[in-house]
Amino acid sequence: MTLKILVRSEKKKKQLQMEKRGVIDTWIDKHRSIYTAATRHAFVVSIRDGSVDLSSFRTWLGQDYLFVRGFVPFVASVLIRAGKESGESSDMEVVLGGMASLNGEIEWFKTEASKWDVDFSTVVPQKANQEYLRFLEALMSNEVKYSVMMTAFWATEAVYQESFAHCLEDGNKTPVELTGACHRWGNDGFKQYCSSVKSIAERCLENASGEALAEAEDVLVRVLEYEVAFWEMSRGGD
Ligand SMILES: Cc1ncc(CO)c(N)n1
Repeated sequence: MTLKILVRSEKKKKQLQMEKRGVIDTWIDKHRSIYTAATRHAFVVSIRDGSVDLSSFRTWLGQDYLFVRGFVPFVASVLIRAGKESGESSDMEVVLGGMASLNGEIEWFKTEASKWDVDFSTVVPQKANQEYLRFLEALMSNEVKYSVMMTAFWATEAVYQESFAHCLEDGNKTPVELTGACHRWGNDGFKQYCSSVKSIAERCLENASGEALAEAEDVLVRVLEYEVAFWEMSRGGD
C-alpha cells in the first residue's frame, strides 16, 4: 500500500470510530467532573490503594445490600418494558442476564456479611440510599420513556463497573479480601454486559425526541449524583 492510501484509510477508520461515538459519550464529556466523581470516589480509590477503612467497607456492604434489593424491582420493570417495546431485538435477553446476575449478587452479599460480621437484619437504609431508590422507583412509571429508563439503568451499572475495574487495573494494592467485590463488578463479562446495555440505550436515543433526549441527559446526571452520595455514606463508618 502506498503511503497516501495508508493515510487515507487511517483517516477513514478514524471517521468511522468517531461516528460510532453516541450521545451518551457526548454527555459524559459534558458532565466529566461528576462522572469522575462517581467512578473515582475516595472510597473506591482507597480500596485500590489498600488504605480502605474496614468500617467504611462494612457500611457500604450493608447499604448496598439494601440497595440491590430495591434495584431488583427496577430491573424487573426495565425487563417488562424491554419485552413490550423492543420488538424482535435482543433487549430482553440482555436485561434478563442482568436479572440473573442479581440473583447471584444477593447470595454473594449474604456470604460477605457473615465474613465481615455484618448483620443485615439490623442495617437501616440511610438517606442517600432511600433517595436513590425513590428516584429509581419513579422511573418505573409507564409515563417514563423507555430510552430514559435504559439510560438510567446503564448509568447505574456502568458506575460500578468502572469503579471496581479501576481497583483491579495495573498497579493496584487492593487487599485480597476485597478482590471478590472488585471482580463482581470489575470483570470482563460485566463490562460486556454494560456495553450491551449502553448500545440499547444509544439505539433508543437515536430515535428519541428532543424532549426525551433532555430527560435522558438529566436522568444520567442525577444517577451520577446519587452514586456519589451513595459512596459518601461509607465515610460515616458504621
Ligand atoms: C449504589 C449501586 N449502584 C450500582 C450498583 C450496580 O448494580 C450497585 N450494586 N449499587
